[in-house]
Amino acid sequence: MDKTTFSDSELILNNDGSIYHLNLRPDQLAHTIITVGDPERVPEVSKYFDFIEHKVAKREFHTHTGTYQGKPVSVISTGIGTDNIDIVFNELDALVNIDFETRQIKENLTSLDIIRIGTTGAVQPNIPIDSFLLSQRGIGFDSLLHWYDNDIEDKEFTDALIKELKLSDDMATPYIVQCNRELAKHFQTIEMLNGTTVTNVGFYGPQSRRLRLAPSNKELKQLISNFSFNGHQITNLEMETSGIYAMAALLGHRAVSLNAVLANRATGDFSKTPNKTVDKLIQFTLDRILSI
Ligand SMILES: O=P(O)(O)O[C@H]1O[C@H](CO)[C@@H](O)[C@H]1O
Ligand SMILES: O=c1cc[nH]c(=O)[nH]1
Repeated sequence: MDKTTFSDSELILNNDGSIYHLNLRPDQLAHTIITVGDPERVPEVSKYFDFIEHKVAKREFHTHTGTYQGKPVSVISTGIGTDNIDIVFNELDALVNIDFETRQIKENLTSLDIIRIGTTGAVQPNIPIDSFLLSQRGIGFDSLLHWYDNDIEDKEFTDALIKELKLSDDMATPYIVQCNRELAKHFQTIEMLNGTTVTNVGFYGPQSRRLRLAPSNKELKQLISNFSFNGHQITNLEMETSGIYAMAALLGHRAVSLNAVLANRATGDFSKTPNKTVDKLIQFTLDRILSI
C-alpha cells in the first residue's frame, strides 16, 4: 500500500477544500459521470435531471450533479483535447480515491463509470450523418499515454499503423486502448454503431482538414479510411476518446465513449440538425444509464 503523503504542490486544493481545476469537493461528485466537451452541453444534459444539487464551474470545467430518475449522476465538461482529459481524470480520481484530510491514497478504491457524450466526424462513406457510434477502441495520435508508467502499449499494432499511415518520426507514436466492455454492453442497442476511433491533437491539419494550410501528410485521410487491422476499419475522428480510455484503464475506472456523427469526411457532408442529434444521444444515454 502506497503511504505517500501528497504535498501542496502535487495535490492542489483550493481554500474551500475543492480540487484545483474542477473546483469540486468530494461530496459534490456522483459515481456515474457523463463527460461532454462543450460547457454549454452541461445544462443540455442536466435539464433532464430530477433536480440539480450542485452547480460548480471553473475555466472550461463545468459540473452539474443531481439525480436522473433517482440515480445520482454528474455531468462535467472537459473542454477540447486530451490535455484536458489528463486534468479531468486525475482530479475525478483524486476526488474519490485520495483522502483530502490525510492527503494519502484511500485503502479502498472506488471505480467510477464514465460515459463521454461527444461529437465526431466519420471517415467511412457508409456511416450516416446523425447516427450514433460507440468507440470500441481508441487510437491515440496524442501522446498522453506515453507520459505514464504503463504496460498497455501494443508495439505490433503501433508499428503497423506507423507504416501503413506513413506517419513521420516527428509525430507522436500512436497507441490503442479499449473501451470497458462491461460498461459498453449497456449502450449496445440496435441504433448504436460500433467503431474504432482515432483521437487527434487538432481539428484541422491533424484531422486532414485543409482551409488555408496544407496538412503535412496529404494522403493521410485516404490512408486512415483504407487502414484495417484484425478486420477492424477506422470509423471516425475526434479529440478525447483515446485519452479517456487510457486514463480510465490506468486508474481502474470504467469508460465508454459515445459519439454523435455530425460530419462525414468521406462524403463531405455535415449534419443539418446537430443540436437535435446531440439531444437524442443525451436522452438515449440517460435512459441507458438507468440499466447500469
Ligand atoms: O463535441 P465534443 O464532445 O467537444 O467532441 C468533439 O468536438 C470537438 C471539436 O469540434 C472535439 O472536442 C471533438 O472531440
Ligand atoms: O469532424 C469532426 C467533427 C466533430 N469533432 C471532431 O473532432 N471532428
